[in-house]
Amino acid sequence: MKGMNISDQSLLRLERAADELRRGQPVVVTAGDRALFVMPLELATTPALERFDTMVTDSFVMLTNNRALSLKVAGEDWAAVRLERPSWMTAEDMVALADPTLDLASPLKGPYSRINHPSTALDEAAIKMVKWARLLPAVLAAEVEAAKAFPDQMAVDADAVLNADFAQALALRQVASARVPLAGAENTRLVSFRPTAGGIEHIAIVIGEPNRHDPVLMRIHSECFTGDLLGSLKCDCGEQLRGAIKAIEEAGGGVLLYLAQEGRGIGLISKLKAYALQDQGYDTVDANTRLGFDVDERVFAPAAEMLKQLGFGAVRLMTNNPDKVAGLERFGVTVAERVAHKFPTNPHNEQYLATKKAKTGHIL
Ligand SMILES: Nc1nc2c(ncn2[C@@H]2O[C@H](COP(=O)(O)OP(=O)(O)OP(=O)(O)O)[C@@H](O)[C@H]2O)c(=O)[nH]1
Ligand SMILES: [Zn+2]
Repeated sequence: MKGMNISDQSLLRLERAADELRRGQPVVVTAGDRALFVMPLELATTPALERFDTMVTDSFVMLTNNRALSLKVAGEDWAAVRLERPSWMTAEDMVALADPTLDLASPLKGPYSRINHPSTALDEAAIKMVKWARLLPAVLAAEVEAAKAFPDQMAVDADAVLNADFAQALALRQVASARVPLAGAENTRLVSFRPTAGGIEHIAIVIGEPNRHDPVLMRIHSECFTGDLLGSLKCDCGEQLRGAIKAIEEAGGGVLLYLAQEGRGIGLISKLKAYALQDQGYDTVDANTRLGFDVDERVFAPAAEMLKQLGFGAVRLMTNNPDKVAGLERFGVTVAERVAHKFPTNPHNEQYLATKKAKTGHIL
């Protein structure tokens, strides 16, 4: 598996860099003797820009191809697109460039000129770093020499960033396990997993006493604060969560992995931005891409690793999403069967589910 020998030290630096980015502070991403000095556009402020400009020169803006497409500045199919930073561009303009939910309030300025620069691993790592920090994938950046000292800035290695999902999955360890009787599934145990270097935690919900010989009935459920906790009618998550617990209990046992991958991996705040775009008429897929994200930012390496550590090699996976089957198999889990996991629609989620069927290959 890629990233297997990335050390805890690299992951620790990544988590620290993500913390800096979440505070709007710049970090340095390095690849050999080259480096990028980057800060998240979403958090640009006038004082932050002033400070940025005292530290580096010749800065530019970098977006994902998806965001560039929606701004009509994409050219070739480059993963990251660099734009010139015009002299009139304020911090507010930068935030608006990153965040399409502001389009109506502050119509975009322009024109923007694309820099002729096919994206490199360094560019992709810089974008990945802000995604890792659960921010919109757009940065202000400047090329610097890797040897240049920025004593206050966290530096991370591009390869470590690009392999971080896998490395962090492999670093997951069980840290607590306790009996938590659930309504309708009283013989239930919650097992928590945390990466050794810190970072996002996931929970396995083990119901009954599943045997390790036959494929285990299981569900991978990605966190949905709105659906799971608040009972939002915009999606089917709450019903799928409770439905899975019920089905596993009725089958005599199994596992539900509750993964901290809110909003298909974009985070709660960005998901709410996606919802704001949906209020303007965009569907769940277009909302994600207008924000600059991929349609689905999840990887299922953590799920595969948790199953392995729990002693399950083969599963009967409750899902309507063929990507989840492929995502698990990619990491060595045998999916013996896909078990459909459908629930009746309501007027608020009908369109959401229709889009899943039409655009993301869900079998509904
Ligand atoms: N970005 C984004 N995420 C959403 C939206 N609606 C729901 N989600 C998230 O999508 C995830 C739901 O995924 P799952 O329940 O695993 O569903 P799935 O991948 O569609 O596949 P199934 O296994 O068939 O349910 C949760 O993390 C939700 O927060 C949306 O409109 N935009
Ligand atoms: Zn949901």
